[in-house]
Amino acid sequence: MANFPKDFLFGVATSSYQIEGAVNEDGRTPSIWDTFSKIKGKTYNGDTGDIACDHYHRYKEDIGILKEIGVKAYRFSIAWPRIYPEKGKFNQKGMDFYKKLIDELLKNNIKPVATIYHWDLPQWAGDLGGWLNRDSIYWYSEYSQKLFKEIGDVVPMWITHNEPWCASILSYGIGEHAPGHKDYREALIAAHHILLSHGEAVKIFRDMNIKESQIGITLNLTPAYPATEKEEDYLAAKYADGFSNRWFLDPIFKGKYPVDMIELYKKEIGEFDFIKNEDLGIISQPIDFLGINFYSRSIVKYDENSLIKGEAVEGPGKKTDMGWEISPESLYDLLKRIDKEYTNMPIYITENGAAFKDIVNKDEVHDQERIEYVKEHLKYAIKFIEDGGNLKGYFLWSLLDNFEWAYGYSKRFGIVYVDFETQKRILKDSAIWYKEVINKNLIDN
Ligand SMILES: OC[C@@H]1[C@@H](O)[C@H](O)[C@@H](O)c2[nH]c(CCc3ccccc3)c[n+]21
Repeated sequence: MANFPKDFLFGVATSSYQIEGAVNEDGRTPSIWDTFSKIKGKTYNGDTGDIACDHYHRYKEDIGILKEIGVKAYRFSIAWPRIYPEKGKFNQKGMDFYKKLIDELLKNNIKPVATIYHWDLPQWAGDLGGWLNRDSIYWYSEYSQKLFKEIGDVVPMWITHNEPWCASILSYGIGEHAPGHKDYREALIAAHHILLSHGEAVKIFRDMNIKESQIGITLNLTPAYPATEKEEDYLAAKYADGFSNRWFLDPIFKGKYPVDMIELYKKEIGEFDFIKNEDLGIISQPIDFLGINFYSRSIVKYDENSLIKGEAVEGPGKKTDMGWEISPESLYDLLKRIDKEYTNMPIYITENGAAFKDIVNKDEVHDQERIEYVKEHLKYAIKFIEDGGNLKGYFLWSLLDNFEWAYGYSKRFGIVYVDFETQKRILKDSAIWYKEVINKNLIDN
């Protein structure tokens, strides 16, 4: 048996484009994901977020489920295209949806944790170059300042960005996510502007002196391990760590980009002329907490031909339906490393969870694999806390089965099953198990 600290913050997480639907309602205009998901071949089966979990209309029912499970906090994201459907034009109706959502959460004694940006950039911004345009920091500043003014006093935890790595490298470099570009110079420019917009929003947040509220950022961090003891594989792991982790951790916590990665990238992308003198000082504004999204680790072997001198090899552990290796001990390694090399400010695991093939049987879903996945990760979370680690909370991804980006509706991460034909919700065994963990504040072995 392993106990959590008394005030440990148990939550679940979702994001706007993945659950809301209602893409043309109350003044919302398209995001780059509305556009991208309609391009043939970009998403599984041509799936889009047009309807998703219809959460825009069913939010009261879904908050009722949060209450039933007993979560202390709910991490959701705000759809920028509802708030500013056109450049410079605020949409009160869009804002009113989130005010109603937050009121309903507070009525149920659930702490709202708002992510300002979870990838659904308004298409009007995309048309102006998106994150490649340095003006994006002004568009984002206007957006975040308005949110702080409208709901700053009722949202105790703000997350500026969800996973800058995905919003830049995966989206402008690898091309798997919107807008689907494949240009590494673009990817690093986008990453820089996203980080800069984070710093500007923190400055605005501080200047507004919002009481009883904290601000941070969520990074997806993937510990990288060498495939063998060969020196070249250790080098490959170092570069993989720079590619996934240090490129974002270092600017935020050390006020500089990692030199080894700058040297590596310079050959491919040329001069870093998009970095202005004052930028790193803005990016490294002190924050109140770090959000970490952890799912798996990477194992790499040296590869002369790859940009980062390495290629991933399959791990020995069991896999989830995403093909990601289940490696809970890597979460412990990661947390210890962050604590030792970067910060001992409060950390929240803002996403952790797994997709498995769920089968409905007489209105029940026996997802034992998902229970095991979460249980093992929570055990290592407790181990870190028992070492004195400043881990303050855990948000399970996700509340509902939802639109899994390029995988559409083919991958189910929810602890609540969604029948997308009928929009019926069914609590999986994992939801019942999580309810018990929260209620008892401990993990049974
Ligand atoms: O893939 C599951 C979840 C997504 O549904 C969330 O929107 C996103 O925040 C999120 N991040 C990660 C880890 C990084 C990653 C994302 C997408 C594809 C590959 C890796 C996993 N997830």
